[in-house]
Parts: sequence; structure tokens; C-alpha cells
Amino acid sequence: MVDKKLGGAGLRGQSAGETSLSTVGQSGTGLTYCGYDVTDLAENVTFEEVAYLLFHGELPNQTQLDAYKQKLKSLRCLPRALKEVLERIPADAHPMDVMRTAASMLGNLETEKDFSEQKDAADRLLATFPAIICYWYRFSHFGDRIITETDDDQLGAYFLHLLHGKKPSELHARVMDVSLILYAEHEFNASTFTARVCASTLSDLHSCITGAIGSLRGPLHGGANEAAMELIQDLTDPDHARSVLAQKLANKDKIMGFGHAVYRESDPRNAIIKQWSQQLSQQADSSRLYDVSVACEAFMWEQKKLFCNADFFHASAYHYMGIPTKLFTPIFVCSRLTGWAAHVFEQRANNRIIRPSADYVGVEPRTVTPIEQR
Ligand SMILES: CC(=O)SCCNC(=O)CCNC(=O)[C@H](O)C(C)(C)COP(=O)(O)OP(=O)(O)OC[C@H]1O[C@@H](n2cnc3c(N)ncnc32)[C@H](O)[C@@H]1OP(=O)(O)O
Ligand SMILES: O=C([O-])CC(=O)C(=O)O
Repeated sequence: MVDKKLGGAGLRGQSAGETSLSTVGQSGTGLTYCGYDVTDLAENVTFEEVAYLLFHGELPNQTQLDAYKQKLKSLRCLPRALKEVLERIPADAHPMDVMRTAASMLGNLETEKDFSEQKDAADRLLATFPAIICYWYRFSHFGDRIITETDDDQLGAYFLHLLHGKKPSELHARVMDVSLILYAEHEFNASTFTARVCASTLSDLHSCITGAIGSLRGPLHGGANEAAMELIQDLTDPDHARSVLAQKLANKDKIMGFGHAVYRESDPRNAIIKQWSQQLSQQADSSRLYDVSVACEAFMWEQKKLFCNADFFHASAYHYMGIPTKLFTPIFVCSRLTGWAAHVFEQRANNRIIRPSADYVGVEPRTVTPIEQR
């Protein structure tokens, strides 16, 4: 793998601490969680195993996994006060604002009083995030008060079940599971770094997660999967895709779902989700979204040597599973919560408050002019 030339703004390339949770752009296909290649994990384990790995440092054995899944299932009930808050948030709210408010509200209702409660607090958030976003969505858009306690075995299938009101197909359940694995953890990305900065003040887990959701919301980070959908939805065929992109590049527009702060030639998550998007397209009425996405990928590489990041083919994959575009980034939250929480645990275990310095570029020292003379 070629190292990206790093330096300058955005703290690019500077080490801001240690982690044993993941490596980005260093070994294997480019992304490892606790030493396992993400490609290996996406092929051979489930998201619940990845969550356990990030929280405990090792994959669970069968007994541990069964107990963990049982625990998560038992935590799916939303408190009445949280449902009341969700019912008051309007349908035109940004779903990431719903997630941010809900994480904060849960922090009021079920405050983490001591760090010894951190894993239970994280499991509770993990178990409830799919219910939170689907409860708000179904109530605000259709007036449904859904029952959030179901017997779904896995979080991805649980989300699709609550969203659509019926259990998903095996293929859809598997794609959601893989998607959650791919989004789970990514070293010191902007939202995780937000969580760690907050943790370094010895704040509570809900504050760390609430802040991280705010950072993930932006289109340069998690919001890119929705922005990519907005781009591809209007592309009629590969020729049209090429001409729209050529115009955008001429305008110096950023093309969402392309490029990365660390990877230089490819994002290993792309090949995986792309292959699942292709499978979904073969079952769909039309393969247009997949075909135009492939044309965008080829054109961007040919013109700018820019490659698809994790977000680009997630857009078509999620769309093929009937997921409304506005819920794409909240799914990212449901997954990345595991990475955020694991980083909070790691920060707390060896903490020093994160407080860098700034290079001052303002005016020279001066004295106050009395107000009547200004
Ligand atoms: C899961 C995730 O969060 S993955 C990231 C999701 N975000 C996106 O997809 C948004 C689109 N992409 C981007 O904005 C950027 O590629 C980022 C934010 C991901 C990384 O930013 P940086 O590290 O600053 O990018 P990088 O240093 O590689 O940029 C090099 C050049 O390529 C350009 N470039 C990078 N990405 C893009 C893009 N998607 N479209 C057009 N040009 C781009 C930059 O503008 C820069 O040009 P310049 O030198 O003329 O200023
Ligand atoms: O690492 C980054 O900068 C962004 C990213 O891909 C992620 O958070 O998954």
C-alpha cells in the first residue's frame, strides 16, 4: 500500500495517541480491527461478534456470543419518556438530530454514574439505536407506534424489521450485517476523535456519543452516504453519469463518496459493499443505480485518481433494501457506536486530557480604546 503524503491542515498524519482497536492503511487489505482484517471479519463473523471484539479485545466463543445476543435482545425496550420525546420531533427533522437528541435523552434517563457501568451503558445504546430511529421514523411519517421488542437474532435484521414492519429476506439481513461490520471502527476519524476528546475530560459515555453523532452528521464524514445517493439517483445511465461528473469536476465540486483522508488508492470496505450492491441489483427491478455507480467509479479514477470510499456503494445497497435515504447516516451511527464506545473505554483506561496548542496568527498585542473613541 502506498503511503499518502500527509501534513499541514487538519492534523493530517500526526499521531494524536495510541490505540489497539484498529489500523487504517497499514496492513492486510487496509483495515484491521484488533488484528483481524475487515475482509476476513465481513466474510466469517457477524456484527455482534465484532461489537464483542471491540468491547472485549477478543472474539466471543459460542457460549459468550449466545449470552451477548440474548443480553442485547433484552435491552430493546424504549423508556416511555424517550418515546414521548421522539413523538415530539417533527417529520422534517434531520434524522441525525433525532439520534443526537435520543442519545442525550437516554443519558438523562439512564445516566452512567460510574465508569464501571460503561460496557452496560454501551450495550444499552447499541440495543436501542435501531429502535430509536425506526420509532421516530414510523411515528412521524406514518403515525405508527411500533413495538420495539422483537425476537430478531441480529441487529441488522432487527433494524430492517422495525423499518419495514416485516422480517427481512436472508440476503437483506446478511447485507445489513456486513454493512454494520464495515462501518464499526476506523481509528482516529473525526467522530471518534470527538468522542475521545470528550472522554478525556472524564465526561460520561452519553456525552461522548452525543458529540460523536454531531461530528458524523457532516457531509465530509458520515453524511456522505446520503449525499452519494442524491448524486446517483438522478443519473439515468453510464453516459449521463460521466457527463454529470465531468461538469461537477469542471465546477470544482466535491464528489461525495470519493476520496479519503488516509487511504491513497482504495478503501478496502468499498470492494466488499460493492459486491453486495451488485448482488442486490441482480434481484432488483432495475440495475441502473449499480450500473451508474460503477460508471462513476471508473470515471473518477480515470480523471482524478479518486476512488470510492466506504460510503459510495452503500448508497445503492441501502436503496435496494428499501431504506429511505434520510436514514442512511443513522445506520452508520448504529454501527460506529461500537468503535466510539471502545475508544472511550481505551481513553479512560490511560487518560490525559486532550488539549493541543494553536499557532497564533491574530493581531499584535494592543490595549482597549475607550468605547466613545472606537
Ligand atoms: C466513512 C467516511 O467518513 S469516508 C469520507 C466520506 N466523505 C466524502 O466522501 C466526502 C468527499 N470527500 C472529501 O471531501 C475528501 O476526500 C475527504 C474529506 C474524505 C478527505 O479530505 P482530504 O484528506 O483533505 O483530501 P485529500 O488531501 O486527499 O485531497 C486531495 C485533493 O483531492 C481533492 N478531492 C478529494 N476528495 C475529493 C472529492 N471527493 N471530489 C473532488 N475532489 C476531491 C481535494 O479537494 C484536494 O484537491 P486540492 O489539492 O486541489 O485542494
Ligand atoms: O477515517 C476517516 O477519516 C473516515 C472514515 O473512513 C471512517 O470514519 O470510517
